[in-house]
Amino acid sequence: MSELVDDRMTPRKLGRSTALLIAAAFRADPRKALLVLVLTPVSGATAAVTAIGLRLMVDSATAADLAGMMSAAALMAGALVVAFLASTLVAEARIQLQLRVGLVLDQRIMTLCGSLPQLDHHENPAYQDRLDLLRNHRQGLGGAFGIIVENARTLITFGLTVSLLMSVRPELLFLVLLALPTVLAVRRGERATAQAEETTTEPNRLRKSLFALVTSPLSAKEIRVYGLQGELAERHRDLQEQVDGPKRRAEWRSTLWTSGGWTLFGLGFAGALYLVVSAALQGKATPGDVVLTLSLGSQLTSNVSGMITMLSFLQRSVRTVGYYLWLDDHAKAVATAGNGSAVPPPPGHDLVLDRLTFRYPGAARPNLDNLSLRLPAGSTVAIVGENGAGKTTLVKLLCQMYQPTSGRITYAGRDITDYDLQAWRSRTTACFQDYLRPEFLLHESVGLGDLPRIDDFPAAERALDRAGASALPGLLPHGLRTQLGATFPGGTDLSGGQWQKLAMARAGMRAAPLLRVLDEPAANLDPAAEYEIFRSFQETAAQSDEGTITVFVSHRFATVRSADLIVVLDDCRIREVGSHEELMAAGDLYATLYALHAKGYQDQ
Ligand SMILES: Nc1ncnc2c1ncn2[C@@H]1O[C@H](COP(=O)(O)OP(=O)(O)OP(=O)(O)O)[C@@H](O)[C@H]1O
Repeated sequence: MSELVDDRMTPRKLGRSTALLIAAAFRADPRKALLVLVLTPVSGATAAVTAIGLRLMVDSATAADLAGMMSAAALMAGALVVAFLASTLVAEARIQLQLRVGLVLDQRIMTLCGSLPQLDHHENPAYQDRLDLLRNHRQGLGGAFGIIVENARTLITFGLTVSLLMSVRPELLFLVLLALPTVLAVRRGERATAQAEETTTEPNRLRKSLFALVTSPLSAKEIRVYGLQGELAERHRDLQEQVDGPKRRAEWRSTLWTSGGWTLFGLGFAGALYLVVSAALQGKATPGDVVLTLSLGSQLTSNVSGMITMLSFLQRSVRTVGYYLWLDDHAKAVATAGNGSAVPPPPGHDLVLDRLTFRYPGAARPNLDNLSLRLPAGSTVAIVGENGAGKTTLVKLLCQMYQPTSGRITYAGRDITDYDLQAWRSRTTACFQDYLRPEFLLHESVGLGDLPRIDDFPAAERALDRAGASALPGLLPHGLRTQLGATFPGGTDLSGGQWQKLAMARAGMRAAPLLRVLDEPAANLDPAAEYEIFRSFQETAAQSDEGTITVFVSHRFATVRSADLIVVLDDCRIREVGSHEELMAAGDLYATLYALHAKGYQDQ
């Protein structure tokens, strides 16, 4: 992963960012992009034409030249009409373009984030920080094309203004040089503000997560029971101060530098006027030249301030594009890294853990330590163990959410990383503890488990049946077509257990996967319901004769006693492996915990 985004506007970066933004605008709406591109410079040229008309008018009036005055009036009126038309059309086109480009880039960001093949970036604070900056500023990207074109317009106006000023007196070029310190001061201030923001990304992220926590319906109950709102609001205020303090100071410094620059420019403008008026008094310049200098001087002021604003917008856009390009580069780099292109053979082969060791990024010790194990084709494997023993980590590795730190997992004798990752994923199916709650129609929420069959109603019914939820459609107002989710008007929310059953049904959608993972799929259900579901998936595996390996993680020992193989994890290592009978006979951890559970149920 690249280091912190470098905000310096190098020619290469400026070129890459500009090309990306222009391409995004033309992809979003080519006609409006062309309109903005052509008409913006036209409207920029009209200010200079008006100034020329003004000089012509004054000089013609001084010489009592009626025809000259008429031409000057026509020139100024024409420039006014063109300026008005062009700026109205450009403003409208820019608003529409901004929305569309924003959508195009949002979709691209969603695709990039969703396509990162593994999960290790979620453990990386630097990744989270940059993604957060991208999320915060991405709206600005929509308008960045307009800003680039606006910059070009300002430059054209500026160039014309400078040429006209020099046509009055070449020495007036010094006025342009005096504008430079202001531009530099603003650039420096902008960098300082952006750096202040980058260094406070972490407290800013925490602040936002606190806000989300307090406003989320999921936390509403605990916040009330424990009276947490005051404490959380106070923490939010503290973090806000940590975020705002450095930013405020940087903004003040930037304002001071800019004010100094403008003072210098104001003094220069007074000097320029003195120069031209003196020349006019000596007969070396016309009254029209004086009016032209006055008009161009104030135009130069608005030019410079326009350029400054545009430059700081552009700098901000280039910075945001920098975050976007970083995500793009990162996604491309990790998409090709690590995995092979072999096609996994159909179910019917064993999965083998071969001295598998894994350590989460930053973890002091392995979270899976030297695991060796064979999971036979067609078997039902239960993984049990106490909290933190490594059960979920193991199934995440089987699904290739992470790469092993050492050792390997093989399928059909080949390291699973030799297989094409997408092909591997399409042959697996899983229900995780942190399952999705997709607020779609009921049948779609199930059908997501096998996208090509999202509208296959009989398949959704079978999957619901296997997950112990065959009665669910009958309980809902529109059966399988019921809109789920309380956020929709007329939508129906489900209970925790019902959402979990949908997650299990999704895991039952794909036909003949080589691996089916069920990680505590029934934590929200009672033991009897969990047992029924385990038996149902076990029967499916036994009847289908497809060779699917079903891995079931559970804390309830009674549920999994009929599994073909029970793996007891203890402190991130394999403690025991065998059938229920074998493990009971061994009298070790499994037997002890099983007896404890059984006693608990008897007492109840
Ligand atoms: N994303 C993560 N980053 C760092 N460490 C993690 C992460 N997820 C889990 N761990 C650590 O790895 C170890 C194993 O966690 P894991 O979730 O695999 O346990 P588990 O057996 O599934 O526990 P539980 O029964 O509570 O779900 C724990 O010590 C945990 O703190």
